[in-house]
Amino acid sequence: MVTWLARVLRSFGPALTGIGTALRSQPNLQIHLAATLAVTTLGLIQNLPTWKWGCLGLCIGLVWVAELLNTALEKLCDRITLERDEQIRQVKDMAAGAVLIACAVAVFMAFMIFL
Ligand SMILES: Nc1ncnc2c1ncn2[C@@H]1O[C@H](COP(=O)(O)OP(=O)(O)OP(=O)(O)O)[C@@H](O)[C@H]1O
Repeated sequence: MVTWLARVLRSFGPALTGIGTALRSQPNLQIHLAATLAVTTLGLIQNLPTWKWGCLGLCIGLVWVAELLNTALEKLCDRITLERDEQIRQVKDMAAGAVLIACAVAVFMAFMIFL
């Protein structure tokens, strides 16, 4: 049990390092961090009910997950080739599309929650 718990906790290290690396190198993620702090502060000021906090948390998580996976895919693509490549273009465009959808849902939900 203790060994299992230690292994689970140890796996958090690389995950947190990955988030930190992405945060330092990606201006988009820095914008997401600022937006996360802004809506959380607004939520505290408006004293949101629990269900709205749940919606807000899901939206924030959705955007962060999409952006982190997009960043990871971009890095992987650039490792494969920096030459113009149609397949790479499609992969990067699809990943960017996922971020766009996540952000659109988050903005829509923010309007629903705060207005
Ligand atoms: N190797 C490539 N071959 C073909 N098209 C590419 C290639 N690399 C990038 N692109 C095109 O340029 C777009 C931007 O790619 P890039 O890697 O510069 O991402 P980015 O704009 O820096 O994204 P982010 O702002 O999330 O870091 C891609 O969506 C794709 O359409």
